[in-house]
Amino acid sequence: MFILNQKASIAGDILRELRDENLQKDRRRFRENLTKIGFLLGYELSKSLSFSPKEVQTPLGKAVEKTCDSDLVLVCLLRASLPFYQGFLQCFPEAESAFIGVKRLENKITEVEIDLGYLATADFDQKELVICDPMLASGKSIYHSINELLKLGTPSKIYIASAFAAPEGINYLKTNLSLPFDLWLGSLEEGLNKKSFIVPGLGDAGDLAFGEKI
Ligand SMILES: O=P(O)(O)OC[C@H]1O[C@H](OP(=O)(O)OP(=O)(O)O)[C@H](O)[C@@H]1O
Ligand SMILES: O=c1cc[nH]c(=O)[nH]1
Repeated sequence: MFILNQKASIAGDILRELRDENLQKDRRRFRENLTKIGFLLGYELSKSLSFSPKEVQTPLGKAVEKTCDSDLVLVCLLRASLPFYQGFLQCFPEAESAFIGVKRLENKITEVEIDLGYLATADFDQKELVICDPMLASGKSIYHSINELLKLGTPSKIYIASAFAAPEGINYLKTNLSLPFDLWLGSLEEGLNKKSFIVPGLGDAGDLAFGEKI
C-alpha cells in the first residue's frame, strides 16, 4: 500500500486545501485539487509499471529514455471520480477508460447500499485496471463496480487509487474482492462515522465538486 502523505511533499498542501471547509466552497479549486492529487498518485503508481528503453533522435543526437509499456484501463466512478480520474488521464494519456455510474443510496443510514447504473468500458481483459475513486469509505462502491467489470473480462492486475481511504473500506475490499489488488492512497484516514462518511476526510466529494445531489 502506497500512501502519498506519509512523506512530506507538496501533496500535503493540496490535501489540506481539499479538506479545508472554507476553501472547498470554491468548486473550481476543489476539482482542480482532486485532479492534481490524481496526477501525483498516477505518477507514483507509474513507478511500479513496466518500462523499456527506447531510442529517440533529438536535433543534436540520439538519446534513450525508458518509456511505459503497460496497457492501462482507467476506471472512472461517476460522479466524484471525474476530476480525480482526469488527473490519471493526464498522467497516462494513452490509456483506455471505463465509466461506471455508481452511487450510495442516501436513505440508508445504518448500512451503505449501492445503486449501479451506466457502464461503458474498453476491453480490459489481460490489461491493468486502475480504479480511480477519490473516496474509499465503506468500500462498497468500488467492490460492486469491480464485480460488474469482472463479468466482462479478467484484468492482469488491479490497482485501486483513492485520495482519502478509511481502514473499514480497505478491510471490506480485502475480505470480499475475489482478485488481489494494490492500493495507492493520498491519505489513510481514521475511520468512518455513523453515516459511513470518512473522518476527518473532506465531506461529500461529489457534492463539493458538482453541487448537492437532490
Ligand atoms: O466506499 P463507499 O462507502 O462506497 O463510498 C465512496 C463513494 O461515495 C462517493 O460517491 P457517492 O455515492 O456520494 O456519489 P457521487 O460521486 O455521485 O457524489 C464517492 O465518490 C465514492 O464513489
Ligand atoms: O466521506 C465520504 C464518504 C463517501 N463519499 C464521500 O464523498 N465522502
